[in-house]
Amino acid sequence: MDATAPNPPLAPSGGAQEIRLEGLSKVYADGTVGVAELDLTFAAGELTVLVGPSGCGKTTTMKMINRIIEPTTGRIMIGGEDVTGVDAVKLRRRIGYVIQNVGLFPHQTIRANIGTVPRLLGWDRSRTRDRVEELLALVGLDPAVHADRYPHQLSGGQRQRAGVARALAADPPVLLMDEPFSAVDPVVRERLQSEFLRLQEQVRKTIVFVTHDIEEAVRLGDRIAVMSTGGRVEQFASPADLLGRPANPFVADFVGADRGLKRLAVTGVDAADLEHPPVVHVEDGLADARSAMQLSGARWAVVLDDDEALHGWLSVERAAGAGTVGSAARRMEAWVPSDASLKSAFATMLQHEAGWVAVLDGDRFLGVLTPESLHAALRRSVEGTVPETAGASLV
Ligand SMILES: Nc1ncnc2c1ncn2[C@@H]1O[C@H](COP(=O)(O)OP(=O)(O)OP(=O)(O)O)[C@@H](O)[C@H]1O
Repeated sequence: MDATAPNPPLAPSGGAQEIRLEGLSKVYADGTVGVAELDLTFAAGELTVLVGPSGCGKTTTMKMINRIIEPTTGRIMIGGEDVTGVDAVKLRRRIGYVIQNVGLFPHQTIRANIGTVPRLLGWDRSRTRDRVEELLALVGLDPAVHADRYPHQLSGGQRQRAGVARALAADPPVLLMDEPFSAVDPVVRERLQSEFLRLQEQVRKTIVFVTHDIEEAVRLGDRIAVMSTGGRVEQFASPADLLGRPANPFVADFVGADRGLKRLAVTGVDAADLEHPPVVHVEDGLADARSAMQLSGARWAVVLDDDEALHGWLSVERAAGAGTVGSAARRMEAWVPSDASLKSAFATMLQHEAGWVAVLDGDRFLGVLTPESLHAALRRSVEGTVPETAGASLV
């Protein structure tokens, strides 16, 4: 190995690069068609998930990208460069790879594991050392505690984090992840997924992520490709589109009968969906609050404090008599930020056993969501594409 070779051209600045598969096929020696004539583009800086039933060709597709499996026909373009014929070993140093059970070298420390590719690329010791410590911190491991341990001295979740750190070590433009979180229990998995989403916000790699778990796909993916036998792409869409507008019965069946519920998680609160009950202030007199409610025919009003922050609510019943709104209002802390998902709005409503939830932009009150407006919001997100009569089956 030539440690003095310059860094390959694919990873000039570690920025993300588009991956394009053109007519990519794999026919195995026994004649099995793993993938047939696949055309697919993974946008730079996006996380694309490949999902589909067992044996549909997800892993074959992914392993053709780093040429662990050599394609039978077709081309692989990374950042506009045809990499179908380049040296596969060198190519792999420019592509991060995370697999189930991590694949860390058991007899090497975590530090040595993470430093593998930088060493192969000829980085000097201090640069590698700095990079390893930076990455450990990035994935939530304490370098002082974990760097010099061996893989068996870490928990499953910690090993998985170390695997992600190793894949990111040389700042590759592309990251391939094959069921990376499926070996850990569901609680740890969810935490790793959240951490990984945060990490991707920072590093913005082009990621191809294989899973058989549609929940995971919806949670992590910017785009999702649902595949069927032979690597056929049945639909390639954002999570919201996939759940809201399955292209055919195969996709509808794969995403599940509860796709309406799943859509709650991927549909954001929209200002147009908010309801606007009367708004009164803690300092106002109850008489004024009564007339505000009467005027709009409402049974309750939102109560804000002097700074326009949410204070609570006031029912018509409690608004009787004299005094200030503040003396009769009930406190209410069910609120979500304006960039929340409908799922978190719904969860907040349930958690507070409330019939509504306030939507705030910073401290500013924007309006409320009720079960009715939430339902309408879900329907509106697929409006125009679903027959009127099918609407009832959406949630
Ligand atoms: N080395 C091989 N020789 C022959 N056939 C193979 C080989 N590897 C995979 N296949 C076949 O190719 C098809 C696609 O396999 P692949 O592993 O890509 O599927 P997958 O979607 O990743 O499945 P899973 O979700 O079960 O991991 C399957 O029919 C599989 O049996």
